[in-house]
Amino acid sequence: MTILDKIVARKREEILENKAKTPIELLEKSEFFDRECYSFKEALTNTEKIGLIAEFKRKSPSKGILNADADVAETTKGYVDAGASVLSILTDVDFFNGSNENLIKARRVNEVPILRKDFIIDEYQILEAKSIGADVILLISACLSPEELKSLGAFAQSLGMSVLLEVHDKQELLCSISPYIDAIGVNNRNLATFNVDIQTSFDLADLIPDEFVKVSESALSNPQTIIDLKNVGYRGFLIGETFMKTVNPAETCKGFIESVKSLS
Ligand SMILES: O=C(O)c1ccccc1NCC(=O)[C@H](O)[C@H](O)COP(=O)(O)O
Repeated sequence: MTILDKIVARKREEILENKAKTPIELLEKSEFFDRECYSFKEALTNTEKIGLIAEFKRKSPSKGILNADADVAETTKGYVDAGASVLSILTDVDFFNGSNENLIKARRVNEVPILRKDFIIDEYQILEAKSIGADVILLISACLSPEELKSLGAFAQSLGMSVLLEVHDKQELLCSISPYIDAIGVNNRNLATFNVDIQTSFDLADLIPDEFVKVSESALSNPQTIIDLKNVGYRGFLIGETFMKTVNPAETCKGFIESVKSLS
């Protein structure tokens, strides 16, 4: 059983628990449910910014605890003040020490798109994402069939949300493309083995149709890599660990953005 299998198995239990605790009617009454979502595509194609998706991630299955202390509101506001285009908030509790509350706290103090970073396998989680103030959901090709990807993507778009499809090889990419996604993220981390290889993003760049915003995800720590990825068409860069493993993630993010700008 891979870590992804374990996460998805736990997710199925968690969804049943959450449906019993908070039925859909209650999600729909949330203060955030009817708000208009910020556009993911617009945020990432704004040429005044570098296209950073800055992640709030306390812990990961591959690295353990990254940052137990950072304050979510302060850190995410710091990311945005530093020039991040989008925020990514881990909401998975068991494997990443994330929470829906963290996303709500980030929503209250920021006016940029927020990605609910979780393992979405059920429409209920998309309604939950909308109810906590997220604008974007992630659909991971490795845990969904092509039919599930289409129906979940269409459901999210029907709520006005954006969809980021995540792939990590050519086969996943080719069988997952549909009109129900807005952006395609290439994950440089193999979720089964934890191996990271930035070459994955370079290898898949030309295979991603131009109508989708290209996003490179994971293991990004060198400002020059962002420039190199921009040169092959990437417009979004998802970074968590590089910032969160430091004492002041927002300050590290600021320095990173300045370095990328100085190379541009
Ligand atoms: O980060 C992990 O160890 C991990 C393990 C299993 C499934 C997903 C995992 N991470 C989720 C992500 O995709 C990353 O949080 C995101 O791309 C940022 O990556 P990084 O900059 O390397 O923290």
